[in-house]
Amino acid sequence: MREHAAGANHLPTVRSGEVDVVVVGAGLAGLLAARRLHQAGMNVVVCEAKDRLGGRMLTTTSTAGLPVDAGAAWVGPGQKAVLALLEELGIALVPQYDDGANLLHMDGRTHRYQGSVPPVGLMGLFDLGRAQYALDRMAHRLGPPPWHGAYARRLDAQTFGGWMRRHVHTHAGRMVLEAAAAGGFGCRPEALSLLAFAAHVGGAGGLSSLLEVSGALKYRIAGGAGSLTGRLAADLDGRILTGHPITHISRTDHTACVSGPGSAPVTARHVLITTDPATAQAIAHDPPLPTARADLQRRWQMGHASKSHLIYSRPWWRDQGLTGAAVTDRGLARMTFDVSPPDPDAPGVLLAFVDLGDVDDPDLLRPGATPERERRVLDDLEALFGEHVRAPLDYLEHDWAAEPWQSGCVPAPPPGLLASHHPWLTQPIGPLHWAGAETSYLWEGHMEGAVRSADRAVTEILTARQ
Ligand SMILES: Cc1cc2nc3c(=O)[nH]c(=O)nc-3n(C[C@H](O)[C@H](O)[C@H](O)COP(=O)(O)OP(=O)(O)OC[C@H]3O[C@@H](n4cnc5c(N)ncnc54)[C@H](O)[C@@H]3O)c2cc1C
Repeated sequence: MREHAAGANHLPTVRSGEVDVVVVGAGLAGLLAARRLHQAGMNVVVCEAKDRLGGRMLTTTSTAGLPVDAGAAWVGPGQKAVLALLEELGIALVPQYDDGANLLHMDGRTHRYQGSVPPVGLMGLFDLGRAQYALDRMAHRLGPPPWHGAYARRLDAQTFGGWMRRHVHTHAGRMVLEAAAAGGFGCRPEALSLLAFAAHVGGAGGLSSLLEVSGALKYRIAGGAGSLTGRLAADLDGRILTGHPITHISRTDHTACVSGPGSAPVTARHVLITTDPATAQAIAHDPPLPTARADLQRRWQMGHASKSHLIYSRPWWRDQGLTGAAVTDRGLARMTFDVSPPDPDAPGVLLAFVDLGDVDDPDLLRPGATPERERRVLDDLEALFGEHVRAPLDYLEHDWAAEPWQSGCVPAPPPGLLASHHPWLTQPIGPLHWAGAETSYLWEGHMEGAVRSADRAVTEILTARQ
């Protein structure tokens, strides 16, 4: 077991083996919940399985020293809880660069366009408009919570892919909605519950908020998303144990004892588990969890989105009047964005979302296949931006599929699970409580969902203490 550098010598309460709350997981939800509980006077310890903090908020550094977000990056104006937290901590936002033309590559041709309406022809626009209207109406009829009720059950009996086959008739319409599913869920539409997609649209305030830069992609966190989790951790002064996986929890009605390989058991009045439901499967419970909660964990799916960052001496695409945002119907790299630092003299950073769920060559999925993936990404981007892309100073990718203690990037619930099992996402079981981005019905799977889930779970624990 290693203690996180911040305050590594101050763990008297943990050594005595008893605390008020053990938080499992030092991602955004776990760190924020621990902060709030600590502020409320509770004796808290956070157990994190990995040797690093932050979970899916991971800012790495390029060889030129640039911070690059391998995980979460964007927040938007509708995400009030995370924006309030950033303000509370004095962390600034960087507006997403959006000056110029976007690119659309479809049916072998590349088109430039301004604004948010892609040049997909009249039929394509009509088809997309109709699909957007139908999805927005569907979302409007749901909840809160959106997973509850007869209409939710009807939607949950279908996949998003099945609905698209019946209601979206043009290649352009399918391409845009597939990009929304890949970006929001990291999975193929055929694997995704229609209810999950509609609830996601509703939580975001409409489909356009998910697709447009003025919506969920409006800002990035200055210094990278890791500066948020890093700041929360610094304030927790020695209460975080990294390299400390929890693999066993035994509980009575009023206390729980958590333990893991090679570490002393810790007893707590409350245990807050903040991993996604699929990752929570790795924890054995005594007595066993209720069947429905165990079933939820066993069947839960997480999608995979992989990000490749290409670093250049400057953002040369801006000289060509381009925003750096592009979407294409072919290849491995299906969507790009300019994520350069705000300083106009800083290097240029182009981000490509890589669709590893849809590869033609399974060899590309090998952990050591980075050079092959880089070559394919460069080929794809050359078709969009020209030969300038060929000579990046640096290429960075993070393989989330190989990340330990993480089942994927974003929630991708299959059909037939959410409508029947959603109460068990949050239902306390004796001293056990649940948080994490997947448990929020607004902006689930996002930083906003993680923050909301932490606030909900903290209220639950503080209320139970009264
Ligand atoms: C590639 C990618 C891009 C994304 N883009 C965005 C974006 O632009 N905007 C946005 O809002 N969101 C985005 N997200 C989603 C966002 O990162 C997550 O919703 C959020 O960070 C989840 O926080 P969390 O605390 O709920 O979970 P996590 O970050 O998953 O934290 C859970 C923690 O629990 C630990 N853990 C697991 N099992 C155990 C165990 N048994 N014992 C102890 N510890 C354990 C894990 O190691 C992890 O640190 C993205 C995610 C990825 C991966």
